[in-house]
Amino acid sequence: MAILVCGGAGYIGSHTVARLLEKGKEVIVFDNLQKGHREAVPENVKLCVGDLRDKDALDKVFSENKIEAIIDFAADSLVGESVTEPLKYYNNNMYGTMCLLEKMKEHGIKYIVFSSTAATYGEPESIPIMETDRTMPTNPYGETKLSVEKMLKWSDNAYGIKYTALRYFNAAGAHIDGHIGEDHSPESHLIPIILEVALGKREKIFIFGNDYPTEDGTCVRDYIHVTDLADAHILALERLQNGEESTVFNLGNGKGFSVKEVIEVARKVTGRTITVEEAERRAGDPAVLIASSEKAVKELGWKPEYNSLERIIESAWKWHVNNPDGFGGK
Ligand SMILES: NC(=O)c1ccc[n+]([C@@H]2O[C@H](COP(=O)([O-])OP(=O)(O)OC[C@H]3O[C@@H](n4cnc5c(N)ncnc54)[C@H](O)[C@@H]3O)[C@@H](O)[C@H]2O)c1
Ligand SMILES: O=c1ccn([C@@H]2O[C@H](COP(=O)(O)OP(=O)(O)O[C@H]3O[C@H](CO)[C@H](O)[C@H](O)[C@H]3O)[C@@H](O)[C@H]2O)c(=O)[nH]1
Repeated sequence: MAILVCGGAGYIGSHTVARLLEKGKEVIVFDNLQKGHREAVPENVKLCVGDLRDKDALDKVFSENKIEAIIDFAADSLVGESVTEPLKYYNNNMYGTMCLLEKMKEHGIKYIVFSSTAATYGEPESIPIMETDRTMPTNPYGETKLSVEKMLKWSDNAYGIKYTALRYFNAAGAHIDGHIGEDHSPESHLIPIILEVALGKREKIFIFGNDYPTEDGTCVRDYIHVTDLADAHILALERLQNGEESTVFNLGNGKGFSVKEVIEVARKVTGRTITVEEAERRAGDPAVLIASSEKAVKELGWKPEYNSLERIIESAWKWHVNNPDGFGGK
């Protein structure tokens, strides 16, 4: 029996595939390669190139393979783009997951671990953010992820499909051996952009906003290592397969770092000059997002291993130095 990893050629998906293989699990990847990389999928893993919205493609995967469970990373996930192209997000994130659930139901697949996001909360009511806090997304990306969480809830109610929605905060870092890492085009995330400046691939990093109500005026985020995220997926799946109920978990480190602090740590780790320019705020950025992951620690037995920002940036730096062109467009 295999675990089907949808979006397994992408950033967090490929790190989860690596972790599943390290634990001896059988894995199949389903990805349309719109953002993912063939090269990020190990040669000994079957890659089915297909789109979640293509029900025939899903039928084929489910009838040709014995699938015990799904881990679903496949989505569009650029907050800014979701504001200018909301229907693209409704189409891929909601309709795509709807097709997947429909086919899970038809093929009798009972378990799904789903990538949700801190963006489901919107502006937080209080810090750290708990799973029981208000969810009021401020962009279509967060809205579609929250809608999928509701779709999952009702699908469990009607069809007995058990789910765990994992609300990640800021995924960062790379596999500790440096063979896979983050390669998004265009890149929008803070740490890889800073490291591209350190590598000389970009002239400078723009700091979006210096007048937030934080200690140094820049936004504070909770950075969590991608391998720690990967481990949480495996624990979440095991928990469901042990008969526990569907639920939602936050995944973060519980510590916040400002944009300026992240740049400082990157300067220390890389030993390179990192030129900055202070710029306007980016629309829709909350000042502070920090997770309470107490529930995941308690109920999943999750223990983030790479919980210092230095280690997270060191791992990302190793990947960037070894692979300055990422997967080289593959
Ligand atoms: N990166 C973060 O900090 C972060 C934070 C919170 C939540 N998330 C969520 O985690 C998931 C993974 O994020 P990521 O950074 O690895 O993104 P990514 O873009 O690197 O990976 C997504 C993968 O899904 C594939 N895909 C997209 N739509 C598809 C479709 N319709 N059919 C088949 N494959 C499809 C892409 O080709 C890609 O390989 C996403 O759902 C994202 O919303 C990410
Ligand atoms: O060039 C840059 C890029 C980012 N930032 C700042 O750095 C912080 C982190 O930005 P990222 O784009 O790296 O991450 P976000 O916090 O915006 O987004 C993350 O969290 C979101 C939830 O809030 C979504 O889940 C999204 O997928 C995930 O990447 C933000 O304050 C942003 O304004 C800059 O100053 N300059």
